[in-house]
Amino acid sequence: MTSLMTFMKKYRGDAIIATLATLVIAFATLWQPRILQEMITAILARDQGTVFNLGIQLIGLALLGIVAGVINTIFSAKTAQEVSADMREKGYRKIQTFSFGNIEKFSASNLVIRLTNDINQVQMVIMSVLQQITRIPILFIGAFILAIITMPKFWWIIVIMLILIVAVSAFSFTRMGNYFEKLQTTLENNNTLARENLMGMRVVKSFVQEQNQIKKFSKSSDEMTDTTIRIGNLFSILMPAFFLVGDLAVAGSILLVGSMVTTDPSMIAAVQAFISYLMQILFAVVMGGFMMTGASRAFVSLGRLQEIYDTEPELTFPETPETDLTGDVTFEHVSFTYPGDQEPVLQDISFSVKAGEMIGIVGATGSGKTTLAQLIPRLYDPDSGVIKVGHEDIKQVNESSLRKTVSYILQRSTLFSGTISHNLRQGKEDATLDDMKWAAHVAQSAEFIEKLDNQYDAKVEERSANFSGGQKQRLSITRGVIKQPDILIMDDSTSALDARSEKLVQEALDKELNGTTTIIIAEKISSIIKADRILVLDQGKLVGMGTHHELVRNNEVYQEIYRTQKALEEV
Ligand SMILES: Nc1ncnc2c1ncn2[C@@H]1O[C@H](COP(=O)(O)OP(=O)(O)OP(=O)(O)O)[C@@H](O)[C@H]1O
Repeated sequence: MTSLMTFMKKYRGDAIIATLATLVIAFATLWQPRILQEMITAILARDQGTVFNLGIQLIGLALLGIVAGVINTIFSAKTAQEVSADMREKGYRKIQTFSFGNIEKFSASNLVIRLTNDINQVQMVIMSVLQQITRIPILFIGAFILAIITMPKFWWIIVIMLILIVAVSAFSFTRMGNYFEKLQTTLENNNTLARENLMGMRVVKSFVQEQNQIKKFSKSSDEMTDTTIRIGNLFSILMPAFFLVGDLAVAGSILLVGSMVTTDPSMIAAVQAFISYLMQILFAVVMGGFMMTGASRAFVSLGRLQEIYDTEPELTFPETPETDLTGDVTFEHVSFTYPGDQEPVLQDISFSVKAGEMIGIVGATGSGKTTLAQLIPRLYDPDSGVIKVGHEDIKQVNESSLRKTVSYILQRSTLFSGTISHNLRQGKEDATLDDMKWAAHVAQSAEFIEKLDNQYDAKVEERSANFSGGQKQRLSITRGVIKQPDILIMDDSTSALDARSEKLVQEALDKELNGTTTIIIAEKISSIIKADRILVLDQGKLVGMGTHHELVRNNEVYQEIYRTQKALEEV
């Protein structure tokens, strides 16, 4: 709640205008039955002049209500939109500071839902609160007082009506709140399933998983339908129940007043005003109930957003001055466990790499190669030990110095929708066309980029669907080399390239990025056979280090990998 108030503060002017407009609406609504009552009395007394005057007042009041309504809607909508845009932006900014660990804890799709659906909930409630917040209590209290002033003897009709309405509301709105909560959960489920299915469509189709996916989605969708129907059913009972209570009160009043009208005709005017006030009381209670239900949903959403705002990034960089780092890398007794896991993935790793060396990393699947590589650009911090880049502890270096020095080309190439140049400029913000051409030449992507209609301005579609696996990898390498980093980490990033292209990339890297330390994680020994040194990982431990020839002679794990791969090649 405090956080909502903080967001609202900036737009208090708009919120105050919206609230003042609701005061005018409440006044216009409350005053209308009063004028009508006086009009009916004047009609009964055949006082044409007063009838005309009151008629003008009635029209004026209606116009005032309309103008206030328009002003209120404009300013409520504006405030709600502005506040939710700020909330979304703050959430987005915060997520940008998150470490991998933070994001894994929430999960990506959960964060998307928080930034979209939850913010929509809050937006809707801000809008309805600004439209109703002052109107409801004023209408309720005002109509209550005016009804009693109009027909003091019938106060007990109002009390009975209120007891009945509160009973119906308490029953329905608590149930509705539960259903809305359930709806939110099923909606999240549905979104996750749809997202997973669409993103993994190729897998779904190639493993003929369509029916299974449909079954899974239908189950979740049926649950959502069921909850929505229950909410609908509740609504279909709720509204008539409210009207029944209102009609009973109206019928009761007319019945009781009927005998009085013959002796005092002005009672007709009074009873119509009394009935209008009863309706206004009914309206205020019903709207209040709806607002509370919406507010309780929004509070849950607000809490979920607050969790994002309150999450401290697990990993922060010091605000130290820019440092020029060299390509030397040192690991000193480094151990690492993934957040939430018990077993360490890397254990007591120590090695040193000199600037300009080419280092290969091999090991079985799951031996910790990617994990080790991710520690160099500080995507995670180790549990213990020290990692140095350019002889500096990376925990003491600011983010931009480290990012400038290290380029990490991921195992799975991720490109962003936009253009090729837009993607390459993520590697170097001020890259010129010549820089792009140079990098594309190194990464062997120039040959296909320059055949495209718009070349470096060619479109990259969502999830880079318009490029082949090998092209995506080459574009990722282009983005990685464009800033001419001192350390280039290639995490199995040539796996989709044919042997010839892979060789050409390596030769170009060797020639064009001569002083750069290159760390290549490879499944195939052939990819790193020429490395100055190869690190051999086995179940998170560094079990060997040396050239290919040394390791083939004296390292059992390496020999095993080499033998298996050779045998496969011969087959
Ligand atoms: N984000 C993560 N959270 C928890 N555990 C993880 C995470 N990423 C990897 N692991 C675990 O850490 C271990 C090492 O994984 P890593 O990806 O570093 O291995 P790898 O040698 O690169 O494997 P591959 O050759 O298959 O890419 C594996 O057991 C894996 O299950």
